[in-house]
Amino acid sequence: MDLFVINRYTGINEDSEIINQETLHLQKLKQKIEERKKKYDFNKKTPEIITLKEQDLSVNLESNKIITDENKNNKTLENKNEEGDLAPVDIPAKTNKADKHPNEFKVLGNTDFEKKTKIDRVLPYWLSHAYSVSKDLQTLTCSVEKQIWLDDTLKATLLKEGVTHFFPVQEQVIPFIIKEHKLPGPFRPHDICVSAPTGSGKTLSFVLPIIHVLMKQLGHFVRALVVLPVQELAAQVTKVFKKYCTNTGLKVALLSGSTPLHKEQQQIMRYTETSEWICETDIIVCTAGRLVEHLQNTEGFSLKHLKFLVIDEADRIMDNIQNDWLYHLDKHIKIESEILNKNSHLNWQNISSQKSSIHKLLFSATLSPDPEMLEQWGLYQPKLFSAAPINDSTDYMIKKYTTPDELQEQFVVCTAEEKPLILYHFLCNQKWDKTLCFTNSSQSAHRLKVLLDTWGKGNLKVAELSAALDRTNREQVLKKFKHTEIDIIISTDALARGIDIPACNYVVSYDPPRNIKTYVHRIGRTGRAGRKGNAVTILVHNQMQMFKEILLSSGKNEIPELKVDKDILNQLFESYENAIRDTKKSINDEIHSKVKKSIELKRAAKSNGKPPRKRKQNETKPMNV
Ligand SMILES: Nc1ncnc2c1ncn2[C@@H]1O[C@H](COP(=O)(O)OP(=O)(O)OP(=O)(O)O)[C@@H](O)[C@H]1O
Repeated sequence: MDLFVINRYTGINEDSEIINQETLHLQKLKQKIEERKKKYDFNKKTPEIITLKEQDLSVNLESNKIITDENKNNKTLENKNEEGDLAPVDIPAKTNKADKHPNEFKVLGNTDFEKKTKIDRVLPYWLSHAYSVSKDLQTLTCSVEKQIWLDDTLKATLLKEGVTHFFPVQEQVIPFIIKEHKLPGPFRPHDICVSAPTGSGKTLSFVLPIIHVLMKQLGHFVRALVVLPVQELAAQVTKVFKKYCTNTGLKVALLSGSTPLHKEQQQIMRYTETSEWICETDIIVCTAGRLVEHLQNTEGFSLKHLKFLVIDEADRIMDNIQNDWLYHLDKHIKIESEILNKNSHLNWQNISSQKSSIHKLLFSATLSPDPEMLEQWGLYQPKLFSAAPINDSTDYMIKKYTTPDELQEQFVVCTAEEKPLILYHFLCNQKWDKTLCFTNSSQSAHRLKVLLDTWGKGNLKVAELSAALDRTNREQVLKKFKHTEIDIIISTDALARGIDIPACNYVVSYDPPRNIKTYVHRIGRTGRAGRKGNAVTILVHNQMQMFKEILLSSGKNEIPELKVDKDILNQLFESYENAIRDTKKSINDEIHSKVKKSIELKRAAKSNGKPPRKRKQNETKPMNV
């Protein structure tokens, strides 16, 4: 009968059973701790012997005692033990690895912590051996007229535009691209990545060679596609292309969403009885999102004759994956090339007659030499042109991005209340003109604009530039700034990248930048094309550390501090208080009129039987001052 035990409910208190289980569990835990302690004590003794054997001794001359490094460590461990019991468990014991795992086999289930050995980063050869690009825009030696590799029509346009010498990046990149397209037969041109400072002339580095190569052969195909992250940049690059396409017979189209889709379709495609759909343009400049719309909706739109694919501001485009554009583009190109290469046998004649592959050109002032990021572009035997070359031996974080030599960077430290006073002091007392001021949101840009307007009482010409404004208005603002009709533009980071604002003298970061890339692009709106520029970042005391880290992450040494006399700020305080009162009032008035308008619209929609209009994402919301 002893073999069979039947457990029955005996009416014993359930609580006591739980308590029994808990005690059992506690005992087990205590046992485990004891075992670990023993193990730890053993491990502690072993290295002591080893250390002594290795004669790693240091002599304390004063006390004439011999202290080993290990003894020192034990002392600290003992101290820790006094403070808490966890020390033996938490602190990994220093053991001789060879003794524990003689053959370096991993013992399954072993919970011992082992520090992984640090692996040295090895960059792909093309990244660690970049072509070095000079930043010096003051001593230009490459005269446009003397260059035999460039078409005369282009030279004439360059000279007409006042470009007499090439900038270093142009001097290296333009002939390289042209040469790659002279390669015979099945040889493919090397794809390229260009990382050069802001305002160093990267745009002409791809515009000129593309026109030079394409103008030799005209046809009804899209042969160059330039992708940019935002509408403004796309419009800017289109302007440059159009200028340099004069007298070449090439046509350029902008597809950025600034005009309705059907209008863009009419602009690029034409239906003919004989050839069905034909393309009216050779070069397309587009935003990534709009490109996908055309790939999916535009009848006859084909990229099967594409020779060049340019990605400007490549790092930004990858950060912001608009409509998964790279996937759609890749898919489209693959399908087209499959159709084209159908039935071709692998022989010399077929290989030679095959359409050459797309030449990819990537540009940015902040192109990270990150192999994983660059991998997704599927570059063919790429070459890197960089103003901040890196190699394996140096930390890859150092000297990641460079800024123009003509740019002077400074920072001001103040309290949050002093920020507007400092900006006003720069503008009114120091007479800073052509200033671009960055804030971190369109709301604070608007508040600051209203404040400066009220405070300046018409003496300061202030404008605001943010995503809340439509493109025509933004262009108007930039035009006025160019013609000195506006002294200061308050902007969000929407305008930080790529925009070429002529003769901008000062950049003020009213709110500090969030990362190094934003910082580099913001300050890069001044000090362009060899002109002098000043960039000042206003920091509240607790933002100092973050800003220093941002600078360090790009290998920048400390930048000088700009001191502003407190007495000067105190003198401005009274007028500031009056201005802030008026600002609050006018912003509240704005909010009320907007609310009133939206109520009226809702009522009108209701009476018409239509659903009320939804507020657009970028439409201004009520603000607190
Ligand atoms: N060789 C040259 N000589 C004189 N001016 C030039 C030359 N090349 C370019 N520029 C001018 O320099 C300015 C900056 O050029 P661009 O916009 O191409 O710079 P970028 O390197 O693309 O800058 P970002 O990185 O900010 O986009 C433009 O106004 C352009 O007209």
